[in-house]
Amino acid sequence: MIKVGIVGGTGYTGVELMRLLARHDGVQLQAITSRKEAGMPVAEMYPSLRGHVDIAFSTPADASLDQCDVVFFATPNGIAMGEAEALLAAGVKVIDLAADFRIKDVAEWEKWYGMSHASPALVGEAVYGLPEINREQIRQARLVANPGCYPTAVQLGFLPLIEAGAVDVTSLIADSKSGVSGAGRKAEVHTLMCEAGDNFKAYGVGGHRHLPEIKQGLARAAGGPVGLTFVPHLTPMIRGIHATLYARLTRDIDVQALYQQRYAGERFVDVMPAGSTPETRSVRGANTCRMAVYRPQGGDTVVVLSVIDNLVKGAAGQAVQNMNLMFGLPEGQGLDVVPLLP
Ligand SMILES: NC(=O)C1=CN([C@@H]2O[C@H](COP(=O)(O)OP(=O)(O)OC[C@H]3O[C@@H](n4cnc5c(N)ncnc54)[C@H](OP(=O)(O)O)[C@@H]3O)[C@@H](O)[C@H]2O)C=CC1
Ligand SMILES: CC(=O)N[C@@H](CCC(=O)OP(=O)(O)O)C(=O)O
Repeated sequence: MIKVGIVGGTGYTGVELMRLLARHDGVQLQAITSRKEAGMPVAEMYPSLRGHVDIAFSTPADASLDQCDVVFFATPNGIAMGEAEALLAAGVKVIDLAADFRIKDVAEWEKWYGMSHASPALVGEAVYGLPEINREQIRQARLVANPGCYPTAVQLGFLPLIEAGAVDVTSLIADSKSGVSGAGRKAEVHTLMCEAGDNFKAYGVGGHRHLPEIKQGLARAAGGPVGLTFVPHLTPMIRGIHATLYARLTRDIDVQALYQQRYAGERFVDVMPAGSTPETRSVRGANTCRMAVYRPQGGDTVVVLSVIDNLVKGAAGQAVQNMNLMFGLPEGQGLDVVPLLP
C-alpha cells in the first residue's frame, strides 16, 4: 500500500483527492492536514466521506509527512516550494497541485505570481504532469507539477493541431469558462452566490497567470514561441471548464481524423463524433477531457470545444493519474468514475 499524505485537506481539491483515493485499492490515507481544524475527524467536516475516510485532520507539523510515500500539496501557490526539498530528501515523492513548479523560467514565474521562488533549483527537475505529453518522464519523476485547470483543457484542445504543424501558432485564441469551485473554498466576495450566481463575466483579460503556463506547453509542441489570446470567464456553475479554442489552418487537413488519431490510445481524452457539442456536465466527477473539433463551413478556421471537470482532470484526478504513473500502477486505478448526470 502506498502511504499518502495530503497538505490542505479542507479545500476543494483536497476533499476531491480524498473522494478519489478512498476508492483506490493501492493507497492508504496516512495524513490529511489542516492548520485550523486539527483534531477534527475528516468525515465530520465532510459527511460525504463518512464510512470512507476515518482519520482526523492534523497540523502540517504533526502530520509526519516524511513517513509517507507520496505527499500531495492541495495548497495555495507558494507553499509546496518551501517543503518539497526536505520531503524529497526523505525519499517522499511530491505532487504539487499549485503552480510552484509549473513554469521553467523562474523569473517569469516570479513576475506572474508576485513572490520569490523558494526552491528554484527544483524547478528544473520537476516534471509537468500532463500525462498525454509527458507520460514517460512522469513515470521517473520524484516531483510532479500538476497542471492548472484552464491549461489542461486548453493544451489538450490545441495540441493535435500544433503537433501536426497545421495551424498558424501566432494567432491562437482560447475563450474559456470556469465554474466557481475553480476559485477554491476560501471566502471571497466574488464567489458569493449573489455575486457569481445568475451572472457571467470575463476576468483577467489583460493577463491571467495561466497564460505563461499554457504558452510554455504549446511552444514546446510547436518548437518555438506561440501567440495566444486567453480570456477566462466565471460562470454560475459549481464544477466544470469549457474552453472554446480558435486557430487558423495553414494547410488542408481532416481535423476529425487528426484528433481521433492523436488521442486514440488516451483513456482520459474522448474525441466525440463530428458535429457533437461536449457539455461540462458530461465530465462531472470524472477524469475525462471530452472534446469536439469543427471547421465551420469547411473554412480555414478550426474550432475546438474542450471540457473538463476542473477539480478532477483539472486537479485531483490528474494528480492521482500522475501518482499511478510514478508508482508503476495502472494509470486509471481509482479513476473509473462514470460522470454524474443530470
Ligand atoms: N479549485 C480548482 O479547481 C483548482 C485548484 N488548483 C490549485 O490547487 C491548489 C488548491 O486549490 P483549492 O483546493 O481550490 O484551494 P482551497 O482554498 O479550497 O484550499 C486550500 C487548502 O490549503 C490549506 N492551506 C492554506 N494555506 C496553507 C498553508 N500556509 N500551509 C498549509 N496549508 C494551507 C487550507 O487548509 P487550512 O486553512 O485548513 O490549513 C485549505 O485546505 C491551489 O494552488 C489552486 O490554485 C489547481 C487546479 C484546479
Ligand atoms: C474560477 C477561478 O477563479 N479559477 C482560478 C484558476 C484556477 C486555479 O486553481 O489556479 P491554478 O490552476 O493555477 O492552481 C483563477 O482564475 O484564478
